[in-house]
Amino acid sequence: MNPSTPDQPSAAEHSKSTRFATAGPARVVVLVSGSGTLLQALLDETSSPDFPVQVVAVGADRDGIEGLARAERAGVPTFVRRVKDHADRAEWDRALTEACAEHEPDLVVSAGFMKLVGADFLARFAGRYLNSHPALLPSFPGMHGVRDALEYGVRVTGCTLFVVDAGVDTGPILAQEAVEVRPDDDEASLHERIKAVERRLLVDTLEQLALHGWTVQGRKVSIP
Ligand SMILES: Nc1nc2c(c(=O)[nH]1)N[C@@H](CN(C=O)c1ccc(C(=O)N[C@@H](CCC(=O)O)C(=O)O)cc1)CN2
Ligand SMILES: NCC(=O)N[C@@H]1O[C@H](COP(=O)([O-])[O-])[C@@H](O)[C@H]1O
Repeated sequence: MNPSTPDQPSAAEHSKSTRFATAGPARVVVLVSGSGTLLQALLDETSSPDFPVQVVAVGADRDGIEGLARAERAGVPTFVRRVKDHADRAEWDRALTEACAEHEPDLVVSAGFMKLVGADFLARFAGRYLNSHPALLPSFPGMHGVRDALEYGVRVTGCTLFVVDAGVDTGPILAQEAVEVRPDDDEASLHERIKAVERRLLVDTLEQLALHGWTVQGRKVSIP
């Protein structure tokens, strides 16, 4: 099998449909590794009492990042779990899982979180762990989605919000939006235009998930 192709779900996995719903405002833990402008878009919306999503904690894999400072300024609890403080990757994964679970989230959202999570995390938050990626998946997965799209020479790229599975950026897609690549774009200018779209897509989609719930069946995610 081509190793870059995700395993196809079995017939049993395909027919299994799991429905998710939140009781009251959706409790969301956001994971970050950097500047956290996507997080800020969510914090700005969730400061309104009418918005049906609440950021209950922000977690990171490193200290000293602006994403954590944004959470602190907003009065949101933070936690840091660094891989190097744990015996191995599996122990780190369990520690990250427990740190998120303490906040009893309905959803965990990676917004610029640059670590792959493992089996424990995925088992605990199956169907409830989302990632925002700066490319139109399944094109340009991984850590350099913007650079890879530019180098390939595509004329249109964009962003994808998806339910994370065990692959790298292979999970069922919730929402996507296209962004034009301009002839004079460099990585920074293109990424900034993508992020402007990404922030709105994240906020709007989380609102819909919180209001209506969602169902995951095989590769399909639907919001009724
Ligand atoms: N199991 C999964 N975990 C995560 C996914 C996913 O699809 N499956 N998406 C990410 C975010 N992501 C891109 O969208 C991504 C993050 C990190 C990596 C990666 O190779 N990271 C290296 C470390 C790099 C570093 O620390 O600078 C690693 O994890 O060792 C690839 C893709 C959220 N998690
Ligand atoms: N593979 C993961 C990845 O590339 N994530 C990307 O990091 C940026 C975070 O921006 P921010 O720190 O300004 O919110 C976003 O574009 C997000 O999609």
